[in-house]
Amino acid sequence: MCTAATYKTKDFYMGRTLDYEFSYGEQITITPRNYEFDFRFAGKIKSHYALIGMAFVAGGYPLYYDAVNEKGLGMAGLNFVGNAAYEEALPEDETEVSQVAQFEFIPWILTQCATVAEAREKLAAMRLTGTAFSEQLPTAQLHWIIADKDACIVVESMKDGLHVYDNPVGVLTNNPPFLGQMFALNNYAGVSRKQPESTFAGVLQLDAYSRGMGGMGIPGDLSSQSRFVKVAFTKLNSISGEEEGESVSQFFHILGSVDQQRGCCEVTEGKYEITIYTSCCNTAKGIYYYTTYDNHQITAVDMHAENLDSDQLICYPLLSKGEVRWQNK
Ligand SMILES: C[C@H](CCC(=O)NCCS(=O)(=O)O)[C@H]1CC[C@H]2[C@@H]3[C@H](O)C[C@@H]4C[C@H](O)CC[C@]4(C)[C@H]3C[C@H](O)[C@]12C
Repeated sequence: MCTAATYKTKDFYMGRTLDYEFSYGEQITITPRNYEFDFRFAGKIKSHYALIGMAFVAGGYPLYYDAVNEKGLGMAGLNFVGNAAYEEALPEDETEVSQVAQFEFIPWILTQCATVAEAREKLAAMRLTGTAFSEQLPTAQLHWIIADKDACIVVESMKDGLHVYDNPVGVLTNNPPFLGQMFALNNYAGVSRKQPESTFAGVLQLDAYSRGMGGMGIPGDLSSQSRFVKVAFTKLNSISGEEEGESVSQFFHILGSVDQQRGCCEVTEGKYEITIYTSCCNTAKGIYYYTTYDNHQITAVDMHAENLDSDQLICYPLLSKGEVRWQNK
């Protein structure tokens, strides 16, 4: 399971949890402006916006899971198993729109678009194909969240075509399809950050015996629908200071509300899904913050500390070993 969220204070933040039972060996990866993208069908792009995000680099190619570009547009891919369906690639002379393989989708949008509005234009003239990166890395079944400081959308490629939805909540998990995730919020219309009134029945005066009872009914299990509701409630009620440290700290608390602990979700005999990493990107400053399952210290990589005019990928392996800061020895 995975969860993505956006958050706005003085700057705009976007991030995700990557929940899975194994890691591909992903790294924080910066793609500078002159790294040449050779798209399977859409030709080459030699000069483009720079990106920072999490990617598995295979044969020198950045297979991004989530990223933001230097203009402040961000995007993340989350599992959409059983619902994702892509187009068959057509011969070039049989289509007038750009064909983009699903593994190229993040770089296709983020190298060329500065805003969600521009991304929408690209989406209107695009076919998303199920072309696999390689035999060893077959097609991933995903849907995507795309956001900038002013707008957020979800893109779902399904049997009945490519859907683009406004996302007023700025949260995405896995299944069901996004409209189903949104609809489920109706079931929680009565929850609140405030203590509940006793409205059960006029004859009873019920006692709000604990703090936090306004949120009673919000699910706490790890299913994707439940995580959607939990993170939507947490994010939309979040209050923090505007400064960088306060904003980043609050963001990790928002996604921490759906953190997956080893042992609670068995996917096959003896294999457990865990939150492998949690990310938070300041989209204005191009800083990628992350924690890992065993390293709760927030680590950061700043794209602007690199030579963004280079043509070579820049990778930082995840610092995944946690350290205890002793105070008395
Ligand atoms: C498994 C990851 C999603 C995690 C997730 O959503 N888990 C939820 C599980 S469930 O639904 O609730 O069951 C996805 C997110 C991004 C994916 C990767 C990226 O799309 C980049 C490439 C794409 C290639 O086609 C396959 C390898 C790959 C390297 C993908 C492997 C895997 O599918 C990743 C890592």
